[in-house]
Amino acid sequence: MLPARNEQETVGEIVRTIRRHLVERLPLVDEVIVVDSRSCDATARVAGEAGARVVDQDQLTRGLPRLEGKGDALWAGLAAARGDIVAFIDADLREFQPHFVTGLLGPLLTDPSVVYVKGFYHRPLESSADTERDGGGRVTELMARPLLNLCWPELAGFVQPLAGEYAGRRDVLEQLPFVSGYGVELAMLIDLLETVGLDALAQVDLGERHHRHQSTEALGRMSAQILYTAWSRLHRQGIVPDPEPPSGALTQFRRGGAQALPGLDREVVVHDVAVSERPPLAQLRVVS
Ligand SMILES: O=c1ccn([C@@H]2O[C@H](COP(=O)(O)OP(=O)(O)O[C@H]3O[C@H](CO)[C@@H](O)[C@H](O)[C@H]3O)[C@@H](O)[C@H]2O)c(=O)[nH]1
Ligand SMILES: O=C(O)[C@H](O)COP(=O)(O)O
Repeated sequence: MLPARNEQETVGEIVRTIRRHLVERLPLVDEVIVVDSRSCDATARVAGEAGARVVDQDQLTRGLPRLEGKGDALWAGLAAARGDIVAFIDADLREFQPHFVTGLLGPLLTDPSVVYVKGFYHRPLESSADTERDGGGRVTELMARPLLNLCWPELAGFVQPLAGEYAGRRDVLEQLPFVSGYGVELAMLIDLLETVGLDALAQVDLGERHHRHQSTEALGRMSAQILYTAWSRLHRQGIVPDPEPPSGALTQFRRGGAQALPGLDREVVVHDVAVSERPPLAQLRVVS
């Protein structure tokens, strides 16, 4: 399953590669789902033409409170998926190879004690000027890894804790709440640690990963969502006793712009980075 928001440049090639190698040549993958996550571009059409089953985040969550971002797209996609094992692949990957899927599925198909597999890789930081070989994964290196080492040291062995490529047994994934936005991967690791234990979690080396880099400002908002998620888990574990959730307002300062403050040459930009969560799908099925 590929969550996709405005990924018309890359989603088609990923879907075609998976279909060519793992549906047509080798019948390993039963369905390739692209969750269209409120795209404004041709993502849905491109994915459909490449052979994906395209589902719409808003259609799947119709009648429920509107939540934002990737985590909600994944929850909707999981509800739509029919397989016993679900693999998640980001739709902005470049130079995508089928071993990203087979690598994630391998431990789940060969070892019944494994319930979840996380990918890891080298992450170059690529710009038009140059490439820093292992400079990518800036949120991971500057925020998520230090946070995990501090608060959840059992998870410190994950090489890429925020990786967007992972796979799990559906019955286990359906037991997990899904945090909205970019909090979803951190919450999933913490929740899996609590529900199935570290020995049921595996990681595989997928080589090298290339993707579309976001601006530092956007990564600041991503980091804030992940920190907000961490607060929710620390609160649930009783480590943070404060009953009130923190403010979700993140203040950033942007150079120039029509609203620039005189003498400061910056405008103040406030974003709401609070995350929310969808309940475990298994609970919804019981209720309905
Ligand atoms: O509202 C959204 C935002 C993103 N996406 C998709 O989610 C994937 C990953 O999003 P991206 O913005 O490319 O995230 P990264 O900058 O790559 O962030 C990294 O860190 C995030 C936080 O853990 C993870 O969610 C990502 O998978 C991981 O690659 C892409 O296919 C997006 O199109 C959605 O479906 N809906
Ligand atoms: O996983 C991360 O840390 C973020 O996606 C940022 O990745 P980048 O530094 O490779 O853009």
